[in-house]
Amino acid sequence: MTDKAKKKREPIFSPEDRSNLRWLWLGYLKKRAPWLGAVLLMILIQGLVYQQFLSMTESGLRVIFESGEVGQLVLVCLGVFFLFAVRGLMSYLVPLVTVRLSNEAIFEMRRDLIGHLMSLDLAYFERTKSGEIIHRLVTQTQQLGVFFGLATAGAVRDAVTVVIVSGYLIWKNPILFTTAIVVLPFIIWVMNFVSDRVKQAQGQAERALADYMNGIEETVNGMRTVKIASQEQVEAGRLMKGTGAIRDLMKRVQTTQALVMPSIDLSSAFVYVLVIGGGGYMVLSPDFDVDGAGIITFLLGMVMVFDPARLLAQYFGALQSNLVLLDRVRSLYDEQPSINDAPDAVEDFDTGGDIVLDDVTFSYSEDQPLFEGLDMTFRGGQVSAIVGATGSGKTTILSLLSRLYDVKGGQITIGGQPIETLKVGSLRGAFSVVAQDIVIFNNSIWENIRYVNPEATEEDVWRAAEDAEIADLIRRRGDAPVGPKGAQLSGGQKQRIAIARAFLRDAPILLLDEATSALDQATEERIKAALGRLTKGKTTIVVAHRLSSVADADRIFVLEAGQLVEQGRHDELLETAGLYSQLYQAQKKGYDGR
Ligand SMILES: Nc1ncnc2c1ncn2[C@@H]1O[C@H](COP(=O)(O)OP(=O)(O)OP(=O)(O)O)[C@@H](O)[C@H]1O
Repeated sequence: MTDKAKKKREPIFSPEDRSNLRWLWLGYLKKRAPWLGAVLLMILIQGLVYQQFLSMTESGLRVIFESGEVGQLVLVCLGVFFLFAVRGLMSYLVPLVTVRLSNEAIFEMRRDLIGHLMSLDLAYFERTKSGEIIHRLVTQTQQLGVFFGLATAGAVRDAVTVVIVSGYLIWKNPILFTTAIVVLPFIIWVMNFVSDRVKQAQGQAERALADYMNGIEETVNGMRTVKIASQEQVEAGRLMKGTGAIRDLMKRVQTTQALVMPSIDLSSAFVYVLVIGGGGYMVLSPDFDVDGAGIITFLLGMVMVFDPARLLAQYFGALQSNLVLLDRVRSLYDEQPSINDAPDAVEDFDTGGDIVLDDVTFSYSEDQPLFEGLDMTFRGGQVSAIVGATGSGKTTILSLLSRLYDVKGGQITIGGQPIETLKVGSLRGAFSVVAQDIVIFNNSIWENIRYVNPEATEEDVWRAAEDAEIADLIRRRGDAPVGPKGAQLSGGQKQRIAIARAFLRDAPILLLDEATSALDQATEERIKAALGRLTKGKTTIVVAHRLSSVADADRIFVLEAGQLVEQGRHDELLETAGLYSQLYQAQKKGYDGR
């Protein structure tokens, strides 16, 4: 083997595999040890049945060949029948218990994965393909459940049968047995070869499957854009390329796994020839104390060993694929949230106090710094506005306030309290947010509003809906779901749901990110009056492109490429004739010119 080939060879159980199996055992199987013990016991009984069957068969054959008493033969037959009835009962009970255990274990594994997923930072979801997450939570866990449940119980039964029957055969005829197992090194070599190739191909197949699922999700969600741009063929081609890659990889995995069975068949044929030849010679030769019944039973025993051995070998091939799956599932835990409650985090803070950004540094990626030494103060109980060109960092500031991301330098305080010393839940509980990307669930509008405050009374929800000018639509649509991601609603209707949520949540700090950008002017005016009531006494931060909509803010901050270039009241800023004034004049000209 060349050095390169050596390097590429995957061990059958790598240290990661062992660690993953330990994780599976400690987390999900150990607590079920008594039940697993019961399954094992039943499997042992199944193995012993085979051994007893062989022993009885040998006695039965001797009755036939030698003494010839019918009564004894009947006894042997009854015994054999009883043995197989016991094995049959075990064959019923083992899967019954195993399926229950494995489904429970998979339920717990999914529950833990979901819990962990929920704890992860927003940044994780922004860099991970959703198809990968879905694939992990749905397909891979399900497959693992089946494999480590039924398939493994079957494999243990086969292993027990092989060990017990082989033990019996060794005891009966060690010379013949030793002759028979000369094929073992060949089988081990095949297993190594298969394990190596399956592991490599399965890893690639899992990645391809995740990409494929992600592609489906993107295409389905973006169907409006796909259709308008007449890109159906391109999208179909993209998905077909993905599924083609999966087909090729799975073909590679399964073709390799398919090598196992013929190798075992070939080996067994070789062994049968050896046993018939060698065993026949032993019977004929006066040097050995072996009779015909002994050899027939031995041959039967070899058949009984080879069948489970074949299945075991097949299991072994599948094990390699499943070890890859296990690794993929567990790797979700490699991801750790960085935005956590500090050990001494507090719940209470002055939610009405000033919000201060003190010398804040932040970037989404190392090579693209966004804020460096940013200082801002949003006065408690007042309305502040952030304006600036697209991409200047307005939304990012709002995200930093509620710790969707953590600052890289400096600090943010609310009422003098650094936000990282607060419990994340309490901090976020202090905000109502109307964001640009509004998340709407496939439920009724009513339920969508109630989502932010499930405890709210019916009256509260109606009031919020009235304030956000969406109550009429609720009356018209009733309980009808609004389609996936609110596909059956207009942009303005979605925005009004988001505003209704803010009314219903009624938190002390209000963040409005382009909250009314999708509304017509008449609706905007009406909602603004209601928003005016909502913002009374609350710290409000408004992000808006339309400068006329923030003219009455107590303070306006003007951002340019992550830098605070101006701040003041609308009229003050106009007087300074800086960036704000230029933007305002440009917008005014645009509107007047229309
Ligand atoms: N999740 C993210 N990951 C990486 N970069 C991001 C992310 N969100 C925003 N950015 C980048 O950070 C910069 C500031 O984005 P931000 O959304 O804060 O701007 P904005 O002023 O709110 O823009 P707009 O007015 O268009 O909403 C942009 O260059 C953007 O590309």
